[in-house]
Amino acid sequence: MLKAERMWALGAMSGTSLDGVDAALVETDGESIFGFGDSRYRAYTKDEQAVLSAALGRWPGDDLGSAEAVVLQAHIEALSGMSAALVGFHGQTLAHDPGGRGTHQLGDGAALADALGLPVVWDFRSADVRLGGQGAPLAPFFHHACARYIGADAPVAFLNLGGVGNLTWTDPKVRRPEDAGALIAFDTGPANAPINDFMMARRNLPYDEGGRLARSGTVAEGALELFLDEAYFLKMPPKSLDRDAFADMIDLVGELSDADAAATLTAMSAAAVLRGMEHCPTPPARLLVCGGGRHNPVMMDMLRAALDCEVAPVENVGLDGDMLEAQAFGYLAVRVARGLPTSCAATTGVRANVSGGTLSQPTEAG
Ligand SMILES: Nc1ncnc2c1ncn2[C@@H]1O[C@H](COP(=O)(O)OP(=O)(O)OP(=O)(O)O)[C@@H](O)[C@H]1O
Ligand SMILES: CC(=O)N[C@H]1[C@@H]2OC[C@@H](O2)[C@@H](O)[C@@H]1O[C@H](C)C(=O)O
Repeated sequence: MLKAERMWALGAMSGTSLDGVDAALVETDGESIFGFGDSRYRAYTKDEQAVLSAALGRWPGDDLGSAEAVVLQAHIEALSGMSAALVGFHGQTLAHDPGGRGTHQLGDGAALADALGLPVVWDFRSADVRLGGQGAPLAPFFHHACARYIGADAPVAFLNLGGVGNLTWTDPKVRRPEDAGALIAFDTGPANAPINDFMMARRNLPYDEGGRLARSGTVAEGALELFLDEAYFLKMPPKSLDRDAFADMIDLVGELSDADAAATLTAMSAAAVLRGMEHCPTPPARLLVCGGGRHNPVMMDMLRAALDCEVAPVENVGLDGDMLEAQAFGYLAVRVARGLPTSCAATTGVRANVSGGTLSQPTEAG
């Protein structure tokens, strides 16, 4: 087990939107954050995206085509030459069904350790699911450290607007993330994934750049209400989602014009967050937003219009909203190497605190 000393850890995240690999350095002892270093982004090519997309929904043992090789090669290219003591490798989520078949993050950490000549922590989510947890979200322990790093002295909330949205409420005055009252976290609902899928289907575009199409449309209130009737929004946290859990919400906007449909899907994602905010134990001073959705001014405006607290991109407090998840897995890797928990009942519903992840050392032959 690693001693409590500060080191540079390199985290790598390949998110649900399948756009590429984010890699970022964080200096940490697994408890405090001391600073952030270089970051890189390695985009997937169109062909690679097609391979990964075809593998979505598949489980270990299924035919994955060349998806595993694509994930490994992209990570080798993203991480090579970045200097670190330890790597945190999330992999690519292909399927997530914590109450059923489990959770599947594609990527061979042992092969990555050999290729990089560095120790790699990987398979962060399975142990949590085996102990009855959701296996997600896992960034909350890092969000708690971020709240302390930015010097917050009152509860704050972090919102990640990726393919799926996830919300963390955290009280930085509670010293350890696993202690009572430190955290509440869960997936809010769909965020960008349905908007992207819709844009691809109707306009052959990957996303609604700047929310421009949504801005020109009108929200269909009836469709929005039907969406909010989904049982997921009544469930108490912890709770988590598969990327495609809400894939058929596109049917709710099927009869609308492109602009009205984009406006309505954007409003649905924002409304899911607003429902989620009702679970905060106390109103947070600020909602700090990371992930690609913070670049969508229509979604941000919808949140600002409905919330009493300040809604700001994490850049306003000196963090990097494109790299927060990659940094999170670097931070979590150090916790795993030190045997510290990475999730608890308040973040995933797990029965006992879990240090989730496998540590692979590079072999000499690698
Ligand atoms: N300028 C922009 N305007 C509108 N939307 C944007 C913009 N930039 C990014 N996005 C949205 O953000 C998405 C990417 O977000 P992000 O990289 O946070 O997702 P991810 O990390 O793959 O997802 P997850 O956190 O669910 O794993 C894009 O697919 C797009 O929908
Ligand atoms: C199973 C899985 O990969 N979930 C992702 C996904 O993307 C956002 C949301 O759904 C969150 O639950 C999680 O990622 C972040 C990094 C997390 O674990 O905190």
